[in-house]
Amino acid sequence: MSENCTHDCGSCSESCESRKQKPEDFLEQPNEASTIKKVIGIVSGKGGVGKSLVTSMLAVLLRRKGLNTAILDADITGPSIPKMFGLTEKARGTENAIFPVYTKEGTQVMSVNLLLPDETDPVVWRGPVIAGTVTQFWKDVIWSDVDVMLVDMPPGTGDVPLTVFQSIPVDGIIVVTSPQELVSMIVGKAVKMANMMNIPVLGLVENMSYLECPDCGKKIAVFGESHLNETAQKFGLPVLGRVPVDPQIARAADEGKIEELRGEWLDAAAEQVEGL
Ligand SMILES: Nc1ncnc2c1ncn2[C@@H]1O[C@H](COP(=O)(O)OP(=O)(O)OP(=O)(O)O)[C@@H](O)[C@H]1O
Repeated sequence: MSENCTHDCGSCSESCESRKQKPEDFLEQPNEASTIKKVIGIVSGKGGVGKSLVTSMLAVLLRRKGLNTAILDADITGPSIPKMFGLTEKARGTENAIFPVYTKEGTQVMSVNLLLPDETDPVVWRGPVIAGTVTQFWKDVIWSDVDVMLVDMPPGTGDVPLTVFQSIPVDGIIVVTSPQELVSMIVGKAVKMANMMNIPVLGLVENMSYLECPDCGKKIAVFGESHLNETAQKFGLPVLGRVPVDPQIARAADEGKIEELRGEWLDAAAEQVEGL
């Protein structure tokens, strides 16, 4: 340890014993009034692949299985979970705690959009403030009797998702991709990040996988042929679902009626999470 150690490793480059911390050393405790049995992170290589949609649809399926579900919307700069569930009321709180908002079917949700006076207000915060907000959602929100919490992670594998992974004890992650992506590279990055944190990758979900012709049922690869199977094989991971491009899905998400949507696309993902 340096003679002038201030115990702030962020401002020091010494390679000393106290720097050699394990990922679990950074974990934050949830609120003492919370009970959370399992935490699953939903990640993507970049924004715009429909990670929030997959998170919402998976929560709905798990809820239908009778589990107490929650969504922590950690995508602070692009929070779309409240809109998909049609949540308009603001989260309430006391001096010491914040309460999640319940969806119609009983999933608990916390998102920055449930706290902002106007949901169109942009969040122009720097990385550490964003990461701090996510940690607060974990520490200051009272989550009641949750069987499975899904964390809609900030996109990418940068500073913010890394801090979130370090602060919240994630039991497994699901990687969402789309056929336009350089899927192998993106999955590779997510797998490496998960390995660094000792978190298992449960599998892959492809969104906007195909379009089904309403007349003949033929599946059209609108965004090109998928490389999901090769990638899954390369990393030894299961494919947990393929979600088509479907106007019904877009309508349900955009009108806040995601809980009314029926489909079997993510059943394998729900089973995997339930069995964890
Ligand atoms: N498979 C799909 N079929 C139809 N519309 C879709 C599909 N996936 C996403 N969309 C549309 O895209 C919108 C945005 O989805 P979502 O919020 O999940 O993605 P995003 O925020 O762009 O990406 P991410 O959450 O990965 O950063 C949805 O409200 C919906 O209208």
